[in-house]
Amino acid sequence: MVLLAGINLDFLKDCWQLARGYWFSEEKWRARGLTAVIVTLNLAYVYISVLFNNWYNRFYNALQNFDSEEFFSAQLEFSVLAGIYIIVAVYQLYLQQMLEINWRRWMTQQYLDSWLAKRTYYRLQLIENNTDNPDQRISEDLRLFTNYTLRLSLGLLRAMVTLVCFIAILWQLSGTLTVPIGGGTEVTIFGYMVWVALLYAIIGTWLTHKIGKPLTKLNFDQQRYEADFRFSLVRLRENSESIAFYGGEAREGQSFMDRFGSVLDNFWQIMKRQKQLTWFTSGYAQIAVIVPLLLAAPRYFAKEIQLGGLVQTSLAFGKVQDSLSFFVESYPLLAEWKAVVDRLTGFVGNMEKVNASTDTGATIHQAAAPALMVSDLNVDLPDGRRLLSELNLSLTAGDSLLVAGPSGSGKSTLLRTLAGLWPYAQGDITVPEGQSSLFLPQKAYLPLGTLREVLLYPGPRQPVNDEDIYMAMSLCKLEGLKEQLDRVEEWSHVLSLGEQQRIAFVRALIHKPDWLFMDEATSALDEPTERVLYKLLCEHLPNTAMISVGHRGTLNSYHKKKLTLDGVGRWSLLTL
Ligand SMILES: Nc1ncnc2c1ncn2[C@@H]1O[C@H](COP(=O)(O)OP(=O)(O)OP(=O)(O)O)[C@@H](O)[C@H]1O
Repeated sequence: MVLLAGINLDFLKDCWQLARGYWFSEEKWRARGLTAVIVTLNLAYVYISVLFNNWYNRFYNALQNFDSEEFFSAQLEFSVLAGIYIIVAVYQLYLQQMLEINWRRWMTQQYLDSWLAKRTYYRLQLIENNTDNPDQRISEDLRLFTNYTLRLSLGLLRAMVTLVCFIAILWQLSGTLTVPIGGGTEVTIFGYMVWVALLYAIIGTWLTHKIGKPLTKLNFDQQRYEADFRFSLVRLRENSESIAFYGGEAREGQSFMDRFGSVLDNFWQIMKRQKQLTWFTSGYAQIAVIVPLLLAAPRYFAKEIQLGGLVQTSLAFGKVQDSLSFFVESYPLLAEWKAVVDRLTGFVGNMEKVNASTDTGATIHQAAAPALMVSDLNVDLPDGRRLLSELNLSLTAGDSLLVAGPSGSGKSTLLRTLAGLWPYAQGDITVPEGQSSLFLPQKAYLPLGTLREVLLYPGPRQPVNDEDIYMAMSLCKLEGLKEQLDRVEEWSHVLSLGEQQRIAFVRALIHKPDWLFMDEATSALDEPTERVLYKLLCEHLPNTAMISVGHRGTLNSYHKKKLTLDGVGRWSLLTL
């Protein structure tokens, strides 16, 4: 059953599934207490609106009767009401925002934990229909989800309660309307203003919906076009050097203007549609001022109600209509809320799928053995094709193995499997207990921060003093950077590829891992520098076992063993 903007029961279930955790978490009493206070403040807000509505009656009657005493007493009542209203308005918003940020903090923490746990962030990319932009789900969608859910649910509560209260008021104020229907018969309509208000609001909201509906899609498209335009600008910044070498400015400029053209075209359509909507809504709002006055006027001139009653009726009519309009005004928000909930549900579903997957990779045991033992290891591609069959291998401290083979034969995938990252593998891997490992890829990951943080990433086993860092930098021919240890930079943009690879060797010298995995870790270096770095590893890390992947023939002389893969399952192991 579709209720509005694609909102149906399944959707509400998904939404509850995403939302409920916080209200049943370790923070549940705080969350529930705050929610109760906010709901109470919302109800108080409606109650004060009712009191204000009554106040208008009293005030205008005092004016009509030239009753100065009543006039001043009404002023006093107004001051008290206004004071309470201000306090309620301030705290209702403040506490709602407090609940929103607490809830978002809790959800963000949960999502980050699940995303980082069991390397889900990595395994997510390997499954089909993988989640696009998990970063956006965690930063943007969680913010929107908490915000929209609170805004819409509290808005709905307030609109419903306001509607009920003011319908009751209008009912009392309306009196009856007697309409002659010919032949001397008359029909008496009780609470006729209520029916007019409902009819007026329903017709108005339906027309607003008809005229404004295309705006939802147009606004959605606008965001997409703006994001595309921004993305193309970011790509120029990220690839500025290559584009400058190619002299690709004209081509880039054309692509910017194409994308910006879509932004402009869509904005014109929004403007046109907005203009039609404004014609309608402003006319509708003006008529809404007169309609209740016109309808109540006969009773006023017949002296059945006083001026206060007339004003009160008109205001109550406005409130009924406002609260009914809530549903249509929330229409675009509902559509966005649905999109956010769908995206988050998809993201959570994919994380659960990854965790429940039976493709868990090779079994890795820790044992009190002196060697890394690989037994009957099969490595496959996600589509089931076999890369490596029945590999058996043993490596001890100080050993060094070079993995070779044509491009695409599965060398990097073997390293992933040994590190426990690749889920499409079967077999046993035994690693010596309590030993550490470090992975040096072709392009080392350089986190944002100071050069010191970059060098020590992801954190050394022992505290490291500056002398040791300087020493490792000098050995890796990076002494030129010693003065910049505390400088914050985007280091992956500043340093050359060869320098970045030497940074990875500094890490290896500082961390002194028991196992060092290197995937083309010297590909950007000249051969003499490569020789220096491998010599350093032999001299300074004599007990570290090395497994390297590389194409260069020069690598043979730095390793004791060579494993060659053919990419369709076969392999051979040689002693060099
Ligand atoms: N995430 C993935 N999804 C699907 N296929 C993948 C994935 N990662 C790697 N592959 C495929 O696995 C095969 C082996 O890739 P791998 O990176 O291990 O090769 P390689 O021998 O290291 O190649 P190169 O020498 O070019 O670096 C390739 O055909 C590659 O396309």
